[in-house]
Amino acid sequence: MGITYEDFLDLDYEPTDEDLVCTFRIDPATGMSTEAAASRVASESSNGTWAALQTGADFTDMGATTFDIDGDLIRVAYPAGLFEPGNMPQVLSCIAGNIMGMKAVDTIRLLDCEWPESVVSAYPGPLYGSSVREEIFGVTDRPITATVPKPKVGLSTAAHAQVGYDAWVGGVDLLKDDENLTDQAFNPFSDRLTESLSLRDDAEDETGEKKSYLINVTADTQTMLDRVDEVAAQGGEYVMVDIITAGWAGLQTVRERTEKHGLAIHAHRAMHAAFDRLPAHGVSMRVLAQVSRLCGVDQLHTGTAGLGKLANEDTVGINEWLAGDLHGATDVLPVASGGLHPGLLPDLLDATGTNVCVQLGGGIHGHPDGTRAGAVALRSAIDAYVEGRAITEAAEETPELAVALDKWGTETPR
Ligand SMILES: O=C(O)[C@H](O)COP(=O)(O)O
Ligand SMILES: [Mg+2]
Repeated sequence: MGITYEDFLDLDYEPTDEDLVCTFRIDPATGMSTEAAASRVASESSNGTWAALQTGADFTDMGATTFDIDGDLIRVAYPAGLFEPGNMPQVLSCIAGNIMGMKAVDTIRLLDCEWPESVVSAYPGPLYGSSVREEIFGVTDRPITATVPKPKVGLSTAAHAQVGYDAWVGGVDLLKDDENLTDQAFNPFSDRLTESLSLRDDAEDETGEKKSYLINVTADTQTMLDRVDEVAAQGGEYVMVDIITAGWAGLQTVRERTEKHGLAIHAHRAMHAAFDRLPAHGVSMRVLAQVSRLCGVDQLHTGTAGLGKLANEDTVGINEWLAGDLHGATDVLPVASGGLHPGLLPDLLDATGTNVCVQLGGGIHGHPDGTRAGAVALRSAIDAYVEGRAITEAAEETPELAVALDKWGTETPR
């Protein structure tokens, strides 16, 4: 008698401290019981397959166990030995691999993971996490702010850097590249790095504040490493990586190199919605955020608590997880971005708290009086919130904020 998939269900099993426990929501295929589908999930994601095995050789039992079924929710325990230490692609090939497409389920959603110390300790975690606020900017009491020049691609290097300068002197902390700006002919990476950091220095002299730049290094892994070295050599503090499109292996390699230079990683999550937008299927943003923290990003886009332009999951819950204990791993600074403008800030910060980075693109560059006025409006709104004042009161002293509130009010854009 070989291994059958029923061998992967044991409702009396109690997970050990060494197990990685995953919660899935499943919709079994027509004609398949929840128990059978739940067993197939544990089987296919660990050491089983569709057939009863007759291999007849000795092996180490790396089978996972479905130990809990509660309606359409199932919990699966994976032995730590199933996982190669520090290899995130291999982990995901187990817990979010073939099972996402197998016919035993119509849909399957990886909702959450409980990561044991034995798995977590093989990953670096973030170098700085939310301490970037203090360590880079010397700020403790307010959210840090960022802006993406718009149009998101097509600006010349000089124009892009000038928009950054205007935003910096208007009160923004971070210039950020957009997710699809890397090294195109209209704005080459190296020129953009040099010109932006030069204007960053000017903006620092003018304002007396620390300013920084999130330059997008996303490319094949070797090119990313070269770009990380270049950013360090030119005096940058951060690199930005499109972590989903670049892939976890590339991110892990970049994380090793940034540690050498003491650089922070800003993680853009473009394409996450291919995994998490449809609620019944895929991988939740919560799990993508967990994986990002293990791999060592310092800042991560986690949505706008439903206030901005993008469909969101549980921003607040994800942010709480990113700030919570994970066997001593550093936290991650959440980034709220996508369709924000000054009028939305009080509700946003009420939901997220102030230990965040707030990014406004259109909400700054769409200001009727231009980028610098848009940046002044953002900073004024942030400062007012932290001081416990209404932003409408601050708008009486700061005409740039009054203009922004007049234009956008508190509407949610699409
Ligand atoms: O990459 C981002 O975060 C976006 O470019 C946000 O742009 P927006 O503030 O104009 O929505
Ligand atoms: Mg963008």
